[in-house]
Formats: sequence, structure tokens, C-alpha cells
Amino acid sequence: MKKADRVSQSRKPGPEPLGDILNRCGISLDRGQIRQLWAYHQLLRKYNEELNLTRIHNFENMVEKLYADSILPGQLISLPSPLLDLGTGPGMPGIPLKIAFPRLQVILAEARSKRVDFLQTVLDELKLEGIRTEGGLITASFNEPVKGVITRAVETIGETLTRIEGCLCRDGLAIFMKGPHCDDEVADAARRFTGHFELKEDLAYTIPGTQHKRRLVVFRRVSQRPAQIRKVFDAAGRRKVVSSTANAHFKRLKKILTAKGVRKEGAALVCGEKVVRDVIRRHAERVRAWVSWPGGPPPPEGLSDAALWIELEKILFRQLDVFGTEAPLLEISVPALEPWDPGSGLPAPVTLLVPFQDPENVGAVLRSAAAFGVDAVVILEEGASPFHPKALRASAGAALDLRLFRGPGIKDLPADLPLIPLSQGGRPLDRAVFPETFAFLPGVEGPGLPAAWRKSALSIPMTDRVESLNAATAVAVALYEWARRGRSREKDHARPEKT
Ligand SMILES: C[S@@+](CC[C@H](N)C(=O)[O-])C[C@H]1O[C@@H](n2cnc3c(N)ncnc32)[C@H](O)[C@@H]1O
Repeated sequence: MKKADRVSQSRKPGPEPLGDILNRCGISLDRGQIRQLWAYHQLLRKYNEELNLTRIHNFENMVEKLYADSILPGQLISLPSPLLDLGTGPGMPGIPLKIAFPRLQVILAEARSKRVDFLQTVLDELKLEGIRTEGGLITASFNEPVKGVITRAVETIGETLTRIEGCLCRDGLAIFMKGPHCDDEVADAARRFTGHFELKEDLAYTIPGTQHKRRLVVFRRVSQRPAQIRKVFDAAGRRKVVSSTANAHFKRLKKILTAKGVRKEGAALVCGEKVVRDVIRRHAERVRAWVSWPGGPPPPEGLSDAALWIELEKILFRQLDVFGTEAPLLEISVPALEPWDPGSGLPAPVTLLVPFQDPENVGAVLRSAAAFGVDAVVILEEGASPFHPKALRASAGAALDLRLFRGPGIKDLPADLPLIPLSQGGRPLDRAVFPETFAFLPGVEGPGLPAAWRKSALSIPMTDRVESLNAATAVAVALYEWARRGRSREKDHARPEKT
């Protein structure tokens, strides 16, 4: 046993040993503060049996694992104020922090009413000012602005970050007092809350004079509180609350669920959390409206000043959320497809012609076209709209990145175009020769290619266990082969010639 341990264990609990143990933990409080902490300790002991406030009973352990542990974050970082101690239980870390840093404004949030009564007793008896209790469960609808949130032994980081959405100000800090093994939790939260929170600090430390390992994990909020965002949109008349199917905004949004509506309105609906995020990041200027429901997530930053926030009654929102994502949707402006005249040759050296009628196939093939570096895509007359919600979602937003054209029907393609048709029964793909300028031409789902194009088609070798590949998958394989050849040609060019 260390000498210091022997000293403290041999002494009866009291204000003086309390100060000594804290000193050993690297914390120095004045006499008034020690007196306050001692008074708190006594109340904790007095009510513990009745209220089950803590399972730590040994005096030295209480000082080290509760009081010193609570105070140390204030020595490691500069604590923001007002500070919400979320799930404070018997007052940890909020009360020791308030005693050690009297200028801090503290809100002790606690769900259980008996514990709230205990906390109020402590505040009254210790005559602490600039600290109050907040009874009940803190949820995302708690919207009193605070600059910081601190929490110890309550729930996962992700759960808390969701819960404090309504109250933590932009640039405010969410401070997590954790044990040493929280790598996965930290990484998960950093990934899930991208655009809302940034990991600011991750400090591993040991409570001085002890073996107790701790982590202080701090996330900084980079987004605004919903109430603040609502204020900005309301002031500019940009938030529209819609509860009727007769509303013009709802009618327009409903219309753009169909290809015809997309063409008429020059607008499309983006569904799916990830695609929505990507479209905002890469095409913010296209966003016309953020579409959510009352109490749903507010628009993120980065939208243009003209973008609306349309809040639809949940029942109306569900009519638009065709994939059941339960996440906000985007209304975006989309360009009219440039007409392509086959008489003038291909629109780009490497072009993809798309006759697919299923919007999901169109979307999937656009995604592959973007992935493998195709220069232009022509949607043939029978092809589905690339901006149909299903196509946009399947394309993961690629429909907005590609040069898109509208072409004639597959039967009307001139015979002298340099096309590479894709069809079962053609020459194997691995023997293909790709010219500098050409267009891939897959067939329509079901009927396939017109007979005239089948003769010169390439096919993807496969077993006879299935009848055919999915149309978009077949194109992806062909594009991969073309891109692979291109890469090996580039490598050959880059290789120094042998002398
Ligand atoms: C395990 S105790 C931890 C208490 C204290 N932070 C500590 O370190 O000793 C968790 C406390 O958080 C409270 N709590 C949990 N979720 C809460 C929420 N969303 N809002 C308010 N209190 C909450 C519970 O009632 C409980 O008293």
C-alpha cells in the first residue's frame, strides 16, 4: 500500500481528509469550497439508503471516484457556461463542478423526481446560486439554449447527441466523461453526426494519485439549433406549413413523383438520407425545398437563400416518401435533357445509350456510367426519366453529375453509328476491341435489342443457371471491362520504353 493511502485510510472522514485526498488527485479547493463539498457529501450519505443515490460507500473511493472525477474535466478543458449536466443522478458531475468553479451556470437535468427533490435540498442547504434543477426526461424537444452539455454514466454518445439537438447552441460543446474503452462509440458518433458535430478533443487520463483510467471526449456542434433555424426561415417567409392536399406546394411535390410531372415542373424529388446529404453537398444551388414534417429535422446549412422549408403533416409527407425512408426529402431543379440528333454523330467519344424502362435500372446504370468515367449518356425515347425519384435514388445522385441527352427510339438509331451493342449470344466481351469513339447500346428489359443490332453484339460469358443478367448489371460489367482496358493502355503509355 502506498504511503498516502495509509494516511487517508487511517483518518476518519471529515473536511480535512477530504481536502487532502483531493490534493492528491491534483485538485486544490479553498476552505469554503471544501466545506460545501463536505456538506454535499453528508447529504449524499444521509439520503443514500432511502434513494439509492450511489453504490460507492467507502469515503476515499467517494472522494476519488465521484468528487475528484467530477471536478477534473474542469481542469482539463475550459468548460462552457451555461452547462447542462444531463442525467446528473445525485448531482454528478454538476454539483462538485459548481463548487469548484463557482462562476459556472449549471442546469442539473434529472428524470427521477425523488432525485430532483434531493438535488433541490442540496442546492438549498448549500445556498448555491447560478445552478438549478430541470426535472423530467431531456429529449430533443428541450429547447432552452445552452453552451455546453456534460454527461457521466448515462447513455451512448450517439443517444445523447440526438437528445441535445434542441438545446445545444452552435459551437457549443458536448462533453462525455467516459471509461477508457470507448473507441467504437466515438468513431460511430463522429461518422453518424457528420455535418452536425465534430470531434474536438479525445483526452485519455488517469485520476492523479489513483489507477482509475478515464476518457474525456468532446464534440463541438457545427449546426444550428432547430429553433434558431426556424426563426431565420420564418423571418424570411421561407417556412411553409402544409396540412391540406389542396395546397399548391403539396400538389407540385406530388406531381413530380411521375416522369411527366418532372418534365413539366423541371423539378425532381430526392429521397434517401444519404443521397439527400450528397446532393446538398454537391448541388446545393439546385435545392428548391427541404421537405420534412412538424417537429422533423430542420434544413442543414449550405442551402441557397431562396430554398424553402416545407413542413407537411405526417400523413401528407408519407404520400411523398415513397420508399418509406422517414427522412426529409429534397425538391431540386433539374435540367431539361438536351436533344441529341443521331445525324450529327455521337455527343461524346464514349457514350452510353439507355433504353431501360425501369427507373431503377436507369438510375443504376447512370451510377455505373459515372463510376467508370463515361463522357455522356443518351436516354432513348423508351427510357425512363433519369430524374424519376426511383432513378435519382438508384443513381446515388449521379444523374446530376453526368451530361445527359434525350435520343430517338432504339429502332430509329441509324445503322452507321459506331455502336457496341450488348446482348446474349454475341461475341464474348473479353475479345472486344474498343474504338476511340463509340457508344454502348444495351437492349430494352425483356425484348432486348432489335435484330439488326444483335449481329454485332458483345455478350458477357456466364453459366446457364440463369437466363440472363439484369440489364443494368450487364452494362456495369461491360463498362468495367472498357475502363480496365483504358487503364492498362494508360499504364503501357506511362511505362518507359526498353532501350
Ligand atoms: C447511472 S445514473 C448516472 C448519474 C450521474 N451522472 C453519475 O455519474 O453518477 C443516470 C441518471 O440519468 C438519469 N437520466 C437518464 N436519462 C435521462 C434524460 N434523458 N434526462 C434526464 N435524466 C436522465 C437517470 O434518471 C439517472 O438518474
